[in-house]
Amino acid sequence: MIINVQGLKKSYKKQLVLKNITFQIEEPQIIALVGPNGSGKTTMMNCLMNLLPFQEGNVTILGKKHSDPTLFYDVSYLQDNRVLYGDLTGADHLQFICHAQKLPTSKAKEVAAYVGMDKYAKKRVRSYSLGMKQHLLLAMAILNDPKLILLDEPINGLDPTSAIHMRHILMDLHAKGATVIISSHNLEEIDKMTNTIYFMKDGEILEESLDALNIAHYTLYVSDSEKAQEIFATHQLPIVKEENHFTFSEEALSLQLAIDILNQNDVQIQHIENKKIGAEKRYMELFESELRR
Ligand SMILES: Nc1ncnc2c1ncn2[C@@H]1O[C@H](COP(=O)(O)OP(=O)(O)OP(=O)(O)O)[C@@H](O)[C@H]1O
Repeated sequence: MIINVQGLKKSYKKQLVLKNITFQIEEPQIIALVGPNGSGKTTMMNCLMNLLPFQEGNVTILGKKHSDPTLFYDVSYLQDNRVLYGDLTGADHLQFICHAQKLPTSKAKEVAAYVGMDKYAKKRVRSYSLGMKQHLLLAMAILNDPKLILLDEPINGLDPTSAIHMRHILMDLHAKGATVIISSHNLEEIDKMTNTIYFMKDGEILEESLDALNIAHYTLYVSDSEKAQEIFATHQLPIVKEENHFTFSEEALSLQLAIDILNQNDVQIQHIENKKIGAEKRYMELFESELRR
């Protein structure tokens, strides 16, 4: 078991901000935490990482109690850049972690180059841009080849090239067996990284939406859309007509049945697109009331 969270409750004074969070992660995965501002993502990660106390619940990580100090060698947490020291260089930060993690100092150079920050590693952090700081934080977090890495909004401030590079680095870590938990508001990047999204709202995980996001949504382009519409209506098929094409989800109707009915009625299919629902659409469905406010 990689993470086991049971009945986690956390309050700040009288405000309950995590309400009975329970989940397990058994296999290495990439999991995204997605939710509106203030929904509790950072608080939950801080509780898991033993940076914040909580009132109720149990958290075990890699089979150990979450407060076990030996987890330091196998778990990394990328927080915001306030943890950096402006007067030190990027290389100083990496050397410091190499020392604490008992890693050879050569690892610092290797990881700086891998992350793409070797050109400015010798500069003081106070001169770094937001994106450069994010690169350094990422390098610090992956230095120990963690089995579990948590990242709180790591894509903030990254240019598109750097965001793509970060995605590849995280997917690479996962391919080598690590579990990645990433909070982000960048749903396009999240979609490219994973289908496993924990949507959070008001301190609760609403949905672990692996299945919902995996449902295929088809778009059909046909030779004669008027005739196709009549056929679909006659057969009472749950297909929606939109301008010059038709859409339906595999949940509502099998693609094969739609193809067979069109073939039987001599309507040619010109093109079929298959798209997953995607994080943004699911987010809009789940948080529609917020968006309307
Ligand atoms: N130190 C604190 N003292 C009191 N309340 C806090 C504190 N930190 C966070 N909160 C409250 O806890 C709730 C959850 O905040 P949290 O920062 O975990 O949300 P988040 O989902 O990470 O938000 P964002 O997307 O804006 O980063 C919010 O209502 C917030 O006001």
